Amino acid sequence: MAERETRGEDALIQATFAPLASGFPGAFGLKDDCALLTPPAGMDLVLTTDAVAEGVHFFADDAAHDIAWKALAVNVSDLVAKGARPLAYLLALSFPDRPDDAWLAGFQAGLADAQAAFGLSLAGGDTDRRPGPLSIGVTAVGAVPHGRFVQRGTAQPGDLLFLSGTLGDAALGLLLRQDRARAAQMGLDDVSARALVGRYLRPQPKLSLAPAILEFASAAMDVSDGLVKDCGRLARASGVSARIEGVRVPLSEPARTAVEHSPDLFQVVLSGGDDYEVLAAVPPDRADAFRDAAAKSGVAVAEVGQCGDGQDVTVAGRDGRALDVAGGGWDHFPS
Ligand SMILES: Nc1ncnc2c1ncn2[C@@H]1O[C@H](COP(=O)(O)OP(=O)(O)OP(=O)(O)O)[C@@H](O)[C@H]1O
Ligand SMILES: Cc1ncc(C[n+]2csc(CCOP(=O)(O)O)c2C)c(N)n1
Ligand SMILES: [Mg+2]
Ligand SMILES: [Mg+2]
Ligand SMILES: [Mg+2]
Repeated sequence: MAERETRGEDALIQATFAPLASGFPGAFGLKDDCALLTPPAGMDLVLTTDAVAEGVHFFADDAAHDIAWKALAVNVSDLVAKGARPLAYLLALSFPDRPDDAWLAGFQAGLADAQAAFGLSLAGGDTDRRPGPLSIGVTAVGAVPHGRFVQRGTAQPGDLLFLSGTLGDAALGLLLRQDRARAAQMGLDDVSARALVGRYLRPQPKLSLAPAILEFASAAMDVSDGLVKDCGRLARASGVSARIEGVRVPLSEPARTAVEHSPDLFQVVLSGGDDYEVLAAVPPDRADAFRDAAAKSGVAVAEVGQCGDGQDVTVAGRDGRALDVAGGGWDHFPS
């Protein structure tokens, strides 16, 4: 009889990833070539993929637990903005070297926590070794009732623009992750600085808002590259203009303190990205019902602007004057 493998690629997959797939029968214990997903009756499947890479989306010395959480959270964020319920995900990993067991244990625990929080299961993936920084690709699948997918390009002139949660925390957290000494310039104590870094490390997609998006939004997307850039994408895809009122953009207490100490940081809030909040366009006559549904779901939403005719995207600063936001937002291939 062949000895049970304890090293090697198959053993790594079985030890680290198979337990994460145990709740998903179509994963076949991660011993088949593909996974099988039976769409829930009456539902459409929603597909998305986003990768996170060392040095680009996270730092090499971030905790493996946080890296795993982020890889899943950014994809679940895409699903939530479509009104979808997460079902399953595929995980593609490229390691420069075999990670040590402690790192793998932390990574597995982070995925397990994220799966439990977001309600989805590992269905399959790929693990290889190649030179270069660690890259983690996730492909997530969710479900919406047939014909109800909330598109990005279907906002109408007159729709109100709503944003979930608070904006800019993660972008400010990234500045602090890069240089903790900036906390003093931002007027932040250690607890506040840590809270912002936590928002960078652990995005919290607003799952419980998905049913309200599904019911009331005419268009929606998640904010990953900065509100200004992503709002521009929604407006362009919909053929509408958009105006954002800076004074209405919801800030957390630490972010408010930072912006009051250094007003220039408001640009970081608007354009820094990594928010993973939902931007939703809602017809004015449905806005109150949307607010009620959001309140019942426990997610704060703020009306931050409105769509109109035309195609301009304008942002009024906190003093009401137009801000120059052209070119802002995250771009992997800046011009
Ligand atoms: N390599 C690719 N092949 C096919 N489609 C792609 C590719 N890259 C991006 N897309 C598609 O382009 C569109 C925009 O992708 P993008 O990744 O910007 O969206 P996003 O996930 O909302 O934003 P972010 O990546 O900033 O979170 C999506 O429809 C996406 O599926
Ligand atoms: C180490 C480090 N440096 C910079 C950033 C900022 N950042 C990188 S990609 C991105 C947009 C979303 O990614 P994508 O468009 O690929 O989905 C943002 C805001 C970070 N998160 N970590
Ligand atoms: Mg993407
Ligand atoms: Mg995305
Ligand atoms: Mg992007």
